[in-house]
Amino acid sequence: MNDFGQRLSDAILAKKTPAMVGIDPRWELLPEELRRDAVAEHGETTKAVAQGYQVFCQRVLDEVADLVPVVKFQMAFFEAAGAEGLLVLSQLVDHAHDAGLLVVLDGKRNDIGSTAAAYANAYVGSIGIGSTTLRPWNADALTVSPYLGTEGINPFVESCDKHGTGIFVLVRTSNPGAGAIQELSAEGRSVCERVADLVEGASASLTSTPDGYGPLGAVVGATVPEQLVALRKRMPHVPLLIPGYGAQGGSAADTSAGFDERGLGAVVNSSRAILFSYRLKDGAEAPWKDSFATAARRMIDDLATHTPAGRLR
Ligand SMILES: O=c1ccn([C@@H]2O[C@H](COP(=O)(O)O)[C@@H](O)[C@H]2O)c(=O)[nH]1
Repeated sequence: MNDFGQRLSDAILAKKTPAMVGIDPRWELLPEELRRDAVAEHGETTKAVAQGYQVFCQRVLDEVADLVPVVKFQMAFFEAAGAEGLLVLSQLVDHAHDAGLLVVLDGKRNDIGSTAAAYANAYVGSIGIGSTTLRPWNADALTVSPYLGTEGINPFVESCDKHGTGIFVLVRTSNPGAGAIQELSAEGRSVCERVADLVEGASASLTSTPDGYGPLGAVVGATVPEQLVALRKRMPHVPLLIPGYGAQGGSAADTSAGFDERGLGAVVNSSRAILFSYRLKDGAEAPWKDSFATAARRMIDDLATHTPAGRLR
């Protein structure tokens, strides 16, 4: 039995919040002292960037680990620091797990079936070397693009089933241009509705846990609250990952329809608004230590006040 949906619900219940902290480090926004130290040690290299990310993100994880159930690493920023960046990402995944956090890797992966299987093995599954089974990235869940259709998604479902892990399929993303493709309609259903039906069917068939949510989740943006209402109804067995809160303009109230009456069924991500709240509007820097916990607490209170997540308390 794949209990990822239940593990997510249990983690939300344990921390009494559906807040997800997004780990999206950006070199130019790191605290000046961290950048100075990293360049002093490694020069102007990707190694310096990776070291800055390691120190910064480790501090973020340590500050928020007792507050939130789950973190989401945006792989793009680590990939941008080359091989050193990926090494740091892998160490941070372990650090997050050691701190008791669930880990979602935001890689938006997919390909033809046989290659999708390699992605699935890498991120939410395993590879075998002789008699040893290795979990290369050891994520609890991965974001997945649905663009290649069902045979691109099935390998992830198989890996998730074997390892008790999950995926979040992009159903209706938060970016302004998303509607131009995801809301195109044919034969009475939009693209995002078709993807939603696919995810709901597969997740429902794998759901046998008391909370009612299966291992296959969906990404639906806080920036499209009307679609969120409709897609939540369309996918009753699907845990939602809701980005777009905070820096992209989505409010807590905009995420409200994502939750069930218990305050379960969704996690709400915030990346920049938590990581860079010490950056003042004029570009100056306020003290950065403890700013992550302060910003996370603000988000947690906001969600508790304006959504059914308040019932978790
Ligand atoms: O539809 C989507 C899917 C993924 N994202 C990712 O979430 C974070 C959002 O960051 P903020 O700083 O809170 O805006 C980022 O990693 C995106 O790549 C998304 O925004 N929308």
